[in-house]
Amino acid sequence: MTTTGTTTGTAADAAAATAVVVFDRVTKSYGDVRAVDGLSLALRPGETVALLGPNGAGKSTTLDLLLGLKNADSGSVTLFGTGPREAIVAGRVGAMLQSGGLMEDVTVAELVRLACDLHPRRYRVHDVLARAGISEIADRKVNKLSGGQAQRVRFALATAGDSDLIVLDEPTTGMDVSARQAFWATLREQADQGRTVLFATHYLEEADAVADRVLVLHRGRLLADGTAAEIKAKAGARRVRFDLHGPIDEAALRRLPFLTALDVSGHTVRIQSSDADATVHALYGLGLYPRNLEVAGLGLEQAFVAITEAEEAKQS
Ligand SMILES: Nc1ncnc2c1ncn2[C@@H]1O[C@H](COP(=O)(O)OP(=O)(O)OP(=O)(O)O)[C@@H](O)[C@H]1O
Repeated sequence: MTTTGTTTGTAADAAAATAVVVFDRVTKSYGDVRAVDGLSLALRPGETVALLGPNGAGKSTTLDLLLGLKNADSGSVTLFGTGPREAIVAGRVGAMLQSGGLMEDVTVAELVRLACDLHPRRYRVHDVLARAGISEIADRKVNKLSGGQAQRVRFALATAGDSDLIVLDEPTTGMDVSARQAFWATLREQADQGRTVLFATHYLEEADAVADRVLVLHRGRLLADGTAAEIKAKAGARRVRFDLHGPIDEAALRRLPFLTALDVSGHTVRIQSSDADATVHALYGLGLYPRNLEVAGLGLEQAFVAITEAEEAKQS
């Protein structure tokens, strides 16, 4: 049924009604800098979503808008069908922010107890400490923690109660390898219990390993949205590596069809191509005989670079 100016009963409405988070044409500027530019997206229940983007892409601003820490200039942000503040007061959201200062002159256990006491659906302090892997430092003063330990305390504060949505801004910054692995294992448990998780990161291998869905932001706009496999496919390129005997004519190689990158090192040639079959076919057409030929897809990191660089090139 359609009424003047609004459409009701559409699949999009149904999706919005069940969505955990809805951004509808959200814009936020700081002076001349448009940090978030007409962003629309919906997060579905139970998804683990990675938010990627180069420095300054608008990731932190997006999370701040989602958490009601900043107000949009235009557009709307809805969490569980209400405004961010209502959702947070109802205990539906746990958040771990990049730079959030921790109260200093208290112990880890005291700080975690405070977070538990404030949560409408609180967990036991003992369990929260254990889950975040900080039981052993429970009696330590917060101002004596290492960077990685402070990150774990922030994670404990984000999971002090039974929230439906967990939001994390660059959560593993400062953690060593084993702390990182433990962190993602714990987060996976949280997701497996049906929670929605949204995290911003610069570690693309983490996004590849953990996320069901990847959002790529660039200059405040959504450049790509899909599974890691879909993002890699969107980048559309494959890596081709082979050896050539005899002198290598780089200029001829550069003219190969569908070539997007070329690197020659000794006898080894590495190229990226948006149609590897056609590029390799053309190699033979030049009378070249590539040896040890390998063709592989792009990793998420290379796909991310390819997508964001292509966008930069379009805009310049
Ligand atoms: N308080 C502020 N005042 C002015 N400009 C700001 C402010 N906060 C962010 N910006 C600008 O807005 C843009 C988006 O910043 P934001 O911190 O959201 O990006 P980001 O993707 O989180 O970056 P990073 O990966 O470096 O953390 C940047 O150009 C930044 O310089």
